[in-house]
Amino acid sequence: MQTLISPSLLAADFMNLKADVEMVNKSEADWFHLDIMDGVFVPNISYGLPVVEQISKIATKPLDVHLMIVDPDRYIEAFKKAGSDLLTVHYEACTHLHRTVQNIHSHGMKAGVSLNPHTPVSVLEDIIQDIDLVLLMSVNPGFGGQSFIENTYSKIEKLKALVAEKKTELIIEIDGGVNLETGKKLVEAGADALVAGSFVFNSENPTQTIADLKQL
Ligand SMILES: O=C(CO)[C@H](O)[C@H](O)COP(=O)(O)O
Ligand SMILES: [Co+2]
Repeated sequence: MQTLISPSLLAADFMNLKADVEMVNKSEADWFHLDIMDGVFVPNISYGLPVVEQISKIATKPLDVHLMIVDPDRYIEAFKKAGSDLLTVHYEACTHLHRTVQNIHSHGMKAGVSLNPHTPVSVLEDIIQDIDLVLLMSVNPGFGGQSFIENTYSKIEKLKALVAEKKTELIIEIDGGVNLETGKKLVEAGADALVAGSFVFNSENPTQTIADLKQL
């Protein structure tokens, strides 16, 4: 399977968001990665439901929504209505993660679970058969443009071993500090999907940068 590429609009030009959404539409990207931050779970506030809703009106690819918010159950229905296709919540933000995953599925969305860099993949042992995607954070969540944390490669290997042991299938997505160099090693380690924000939107030619990532 070719690597799935999910450009993060956190690094887009918010004064020209429509143009950046159209660029991603025309590119080889597979999804739109939308980072929702509440200023509580992470020390930053990004954008919210009205922006997601507007993006969904012109996006021609699935919306991969990454919720960095506490108690995400309160907003599952709202993100479905705003156009989310895949909703990822943080393990660290959910008291009743299994219920949250059921809630996401009952709203007709794919369910992802994200782990902070310090959270071991072993915490997924009893949820892994119920989810569609694991999002491994390769930076501490909250900001774009941070340096990649190297232990992510070994976490992918541990996650793949857990997936095999549980005889299940899911997408392994990596988020933070992805560029051609880290991306190549991530794919070699077993990543299925790569999120890239600043590497794409700060490049001279974002469409070509997405195509280069797609070749990995
Ligand atoms: O979830 C995120 C931050 O919390 C972003 O998706 C991630 O940081 C992407 O940005 P970059 O590619 O610039 O590291
Ligand atoms: Co993200």
